[in-house]
Amino acid sequence: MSRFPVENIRNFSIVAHVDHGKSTLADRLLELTGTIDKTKNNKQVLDKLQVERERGITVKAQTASLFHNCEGKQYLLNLIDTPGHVDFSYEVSRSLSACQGVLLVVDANEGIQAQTVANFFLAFEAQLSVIPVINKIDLKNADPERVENQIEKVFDIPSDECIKISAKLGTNVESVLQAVIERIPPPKVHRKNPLRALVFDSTFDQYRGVIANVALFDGVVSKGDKIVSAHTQKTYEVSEVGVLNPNEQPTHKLYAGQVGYLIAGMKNVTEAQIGDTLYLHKQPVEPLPGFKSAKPMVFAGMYPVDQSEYNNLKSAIEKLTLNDSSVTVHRDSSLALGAGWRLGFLGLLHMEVFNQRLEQEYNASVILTTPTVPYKAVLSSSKLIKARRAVQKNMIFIDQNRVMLKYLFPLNEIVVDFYDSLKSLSSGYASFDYEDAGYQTAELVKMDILLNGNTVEELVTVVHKDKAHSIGKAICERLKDSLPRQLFEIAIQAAIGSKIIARETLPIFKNIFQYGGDITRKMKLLKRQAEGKKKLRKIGNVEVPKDAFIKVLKTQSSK
Ligand SMILES: Nc1nc2c(ncn2[C@@H]2O[C@H](COP(=O)(O)OP(=O)(O)OP(=O)(O)O)[C@@H](O)[C@H]2O)c(=O)[nH]1
Repeated sequence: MSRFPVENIRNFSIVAHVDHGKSTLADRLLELTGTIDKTKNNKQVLDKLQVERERGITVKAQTASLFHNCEGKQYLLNLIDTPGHVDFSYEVSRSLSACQGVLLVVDANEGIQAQTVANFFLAFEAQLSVIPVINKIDLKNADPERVENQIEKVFDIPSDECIKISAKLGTNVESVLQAVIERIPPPKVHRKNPLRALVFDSTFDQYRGVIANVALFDGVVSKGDKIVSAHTQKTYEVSEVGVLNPNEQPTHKLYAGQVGYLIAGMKNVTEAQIGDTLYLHKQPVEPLPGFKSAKPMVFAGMYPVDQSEYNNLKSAIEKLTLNDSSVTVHRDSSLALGAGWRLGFLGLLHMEVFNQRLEQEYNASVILTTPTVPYKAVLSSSKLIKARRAVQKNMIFIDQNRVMLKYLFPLNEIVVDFYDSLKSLSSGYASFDYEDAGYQTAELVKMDILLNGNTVEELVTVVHKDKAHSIGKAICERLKDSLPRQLFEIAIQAAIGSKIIARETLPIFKNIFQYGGDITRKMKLLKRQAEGKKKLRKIGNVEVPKDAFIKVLKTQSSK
């Protein structure tokens, strides 16, 4: 790695609105620099997680070091591919701390969208060089000139700085590499100073412990060095350092300005905090500023399906939050579901992806309760809190056909169904981004769901007064569909205080075996029932399968 002096290093990120082609451009850059072989199978190579491949979206920033020859000089280009969806923007802001520039990819047909604007300002505030890349020029409806004008108008970047490419076909992608070398400055670092390394991401490997992704701001780190964590003050011996190419490749040393990974026998997830500074033993340095903590927007309870799995699930959540530090975790307990946690997510998609990753990567089986948003309630005996509608804050015309509107919304309105409604109303044209605007007063009620008169703790929600009836009705209907019939009738009710606002009735179960039938089929059914019982929770005398909660949760998010 010593072959790469600081002036031959470029650290950059690819940012864009969702689906504008970041991962496809990353594939072409990996191919062009010979990092991976050129085959037809290279599709989103940096999207390594199963959930990313299944959903076709990036949820996790990925680093790759590319070695590139240009005009007789060997360059080391560290590329970080980032997610586009608003729920994962925390990944983007952390990745930028390791970069001096960004490729801002904009779809030549769709033009500037909400996340394009949000990502531009993240890069702008971090004082990074921004290279606009207009992608998908091969599309029939592509209008790169219109997009160039938008970029000039909204971001004040001269249109001749835009690079027009087709990442899919590989058209003009060399110009992107050229621009990275010419327009992004090398990192400002000092190799002669003592080591100062920023941990900007980490993952947990069950055999090797914590693998920390580091950006070196000063000094050098070598295999065998003794290092100290500024956060915990614990000392470790470095057992491996290397670059991601895009898979781990040990290098023995990393120098200031370089980005790579480091393994130092950190076994416990609390030992490897994202944002921590690592330095050499007996050579303490001023720690780097680290990161602002992420602000969760959606909260949900998480419980093991089987309480005996509590410790396994605890360790799985800890390991996964190491890789996704934007999730907040607090211990919680529920009468029906036992000990668990209250987790905070950045949005509904983030919640779903976290749940899916727990299941796929850690084989965990969990129950998620209805997502809720935090409220501050002023309890008063006579008056409820006053409601507030969305308030328009401003309106900016991006070009003749596009307008950017800013509104103040109750958070609950947007996490539940706003995004889907906006998409269908605008035939997919409108895009959406949001940020926390603090607490407002609102007319809210606490709604209970009852099964034969007993409250189902995990379905208690706070809803707007005007929506209580429709949400209560929908939950009762879905519970009726997902609960198995039992040996008695079940009244499913939604209530505000003592007032019942919706009701469904689940009729009595009739045993099919009364009417005869084949014995092997009967045994099979009994076995399946016995297995199913393990996944049941009792609320009063009613047996509720864990799945029922998840189904109800889905009703609420689609209402
Ligand atoms: N026609 C055309 N399609 C492209 C081009 N680049 C990407 N695509 C397609 O656009 C879709 C999205 O591409 P991705 O590379 O996954 O986009 P992304 O920005 O990484 O998406 P997220 O990570 O989910 O935000 C895929 O179906 C690509 O095949 C291009 O230059 N031309």
